[in-house]
Amino acid sequence: MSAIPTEQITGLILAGGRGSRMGGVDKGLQNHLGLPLAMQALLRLQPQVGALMINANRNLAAYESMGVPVWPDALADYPGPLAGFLAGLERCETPYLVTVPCDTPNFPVDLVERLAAALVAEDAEIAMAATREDGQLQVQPVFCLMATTLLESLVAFTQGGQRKIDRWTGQHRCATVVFDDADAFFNANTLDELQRLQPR
Ligand SMILES: Nc1nc2c(ncn2[C@@H]2O[C@H](COP(=O)(O)OP(=O)(O)OP(=O)(O)O)[C@@H](O)[C@H]2O)c(=O)[nH]1
Ligand SMILES: [Mg+2]
Repeated sequence: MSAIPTEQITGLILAGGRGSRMGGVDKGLQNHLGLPLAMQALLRLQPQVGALMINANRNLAAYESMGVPVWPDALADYPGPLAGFLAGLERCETPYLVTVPCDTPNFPVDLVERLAAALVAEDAEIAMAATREDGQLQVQPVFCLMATTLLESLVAFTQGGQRKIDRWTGQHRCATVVFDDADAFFNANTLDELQRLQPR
């Protein structure tokens, strides 16, 4: 049994970025193995959670066709992934929200289970993924499980004009889960990186 029942966790696909390193395209709609990246992320997250949502800021109809609720940022001007966290927390109807970005199609299939175990074991409010690169711990802050009660805190933080994820998570009890397979977190920020994800 998982530490937190699956039905208490809502999964949020973060697809609200500018995609500037990919030439400004809507990254979540880029094709990967025959499906849009955001759809690949939805399918991978679906067995790990009880409900799903997408955060996107462009081409909302295309995202809506994926069959789950779509919420744009309430904050203007693409202030970064925390705006997506905020949109998700505002709409989340379960005690926990977990986020994954749309550009990392091979993320672990036990992501949520392991984040939930750490959150409970460490009595934390947030559990975040990390990898090790050249012996250095590399946090993967957009892979984040959080208690929905943090909404008020994030509203206050973003209203103060703050944007940095680690500045916000640093205000809370935060567990870090190290995943050995760093390749699973390879994300396509450029067209070249998206190409590298395709099988040869
Ligand atoms: N809601 C929302 N999500 C964002 C924003 N900026 C980035 N993200 C998301 O955060 C995740 C990680 O961001 P990046 O990989 O830097 O993606 P990006 O912003 O689309 O791409 P770049 O413009 O090239 O940095 C992705 O899932 C993005 O969709 C934003 O302003 N609002
Ligand atoms: Mg990225």
